Amino acid sequence: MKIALLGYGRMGKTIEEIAENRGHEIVLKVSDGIENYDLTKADVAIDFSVPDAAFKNITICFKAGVPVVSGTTGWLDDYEKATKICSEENSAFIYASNFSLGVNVFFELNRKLAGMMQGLEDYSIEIEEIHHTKKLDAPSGTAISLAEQIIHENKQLKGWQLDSADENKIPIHAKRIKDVPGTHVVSYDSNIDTIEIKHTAKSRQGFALGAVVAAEYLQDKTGIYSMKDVLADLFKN
Ligand SMILES: NC(=O)C1=CN([C@@H]2O[C@H](COP(=O)(O)OP(=O)(O)OC[C@H]3O[C@@H](n4cnc5c(N)ncnc54)[C@H](OP(=O)(O)O)[C@@H]3O)[C@@H](O)[C@H]2O)C=CC1
Ligand SMILES: O=C(O)C1=N[C@H](C(=O)O)C[C@H](O)C1
Repeated sequence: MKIALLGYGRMGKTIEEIAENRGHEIVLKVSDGIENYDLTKADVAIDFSVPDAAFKNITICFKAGVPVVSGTTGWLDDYEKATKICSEENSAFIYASNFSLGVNVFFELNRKLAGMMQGLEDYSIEIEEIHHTKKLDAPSGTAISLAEQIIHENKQLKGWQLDSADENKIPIHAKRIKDVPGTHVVSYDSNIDTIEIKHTAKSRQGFALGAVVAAEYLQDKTGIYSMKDVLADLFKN
């Protein structure tokens, strides 16, 4: 598979290493300031760039008929527009706030736990995310996904907010500590006890592997997919 990398920073470089180890070739690297790039050699594009650039680069790929895997966070106000352009151009797209296979298992645990806890009014929920100090967005895309999954299960909750003091909104606490790849904790606290689930990434390898596996899944398809589709395909046997 010939891959275009949209963004060649910490994630772009980790994806390059994993993709090459799986026998793929990087045919294009797009960084800040690179315009009018040539996508003709690419079978698929993998976008791990910056919030301000993601939508533009993703839609350039759709218009060139190149499927896109995107992991960039902080641009999702434009997600519906992107999927509309993808459909109009008969292209293919997977977005995930977190491509790690472990986090996608953690998402399932989170949904299940939220369903079990939704009638138990003595517990208050909060989410904590910890990332490296170079991260541009807060809260993390993964923390937002966790909050949306809980809200879907618990209709009493009216949304999420950074450090919220409103009992109807899930407070998300974002901490920035040097070199932390990504840690997420969901906790339910009462006067009697605390229940916590936690995912700790030890490096960026898991995010990058998941993105390459998603690209392998997407390369010959059209349509909009999610990591649930990728995982179902991976574990179908
Ligand atoms: N979904 C997931 O599983 C994960 C998502 N992420 C997300 O991925 C994104 C990238 O993370 P990370 O690699 O750590 O960030 P980096 O800052 O290390 O890399 C960002 C890259 O984007 C490039 N860039 C800037 N402007 C443009 C542009 N206009 N077009 C193309 N590329 C551009 C930068 O180029 P330059 O160096 O020239 O400025 C840099 O190479 C973030 O949004 C992060 O939240 C991260 C890990 C996992
Ligand atoms: O910026 C990062 O590094 C990460 N970003 C993603 C997010 O915002 O959730 C995923 C991962 O936690 C690392």
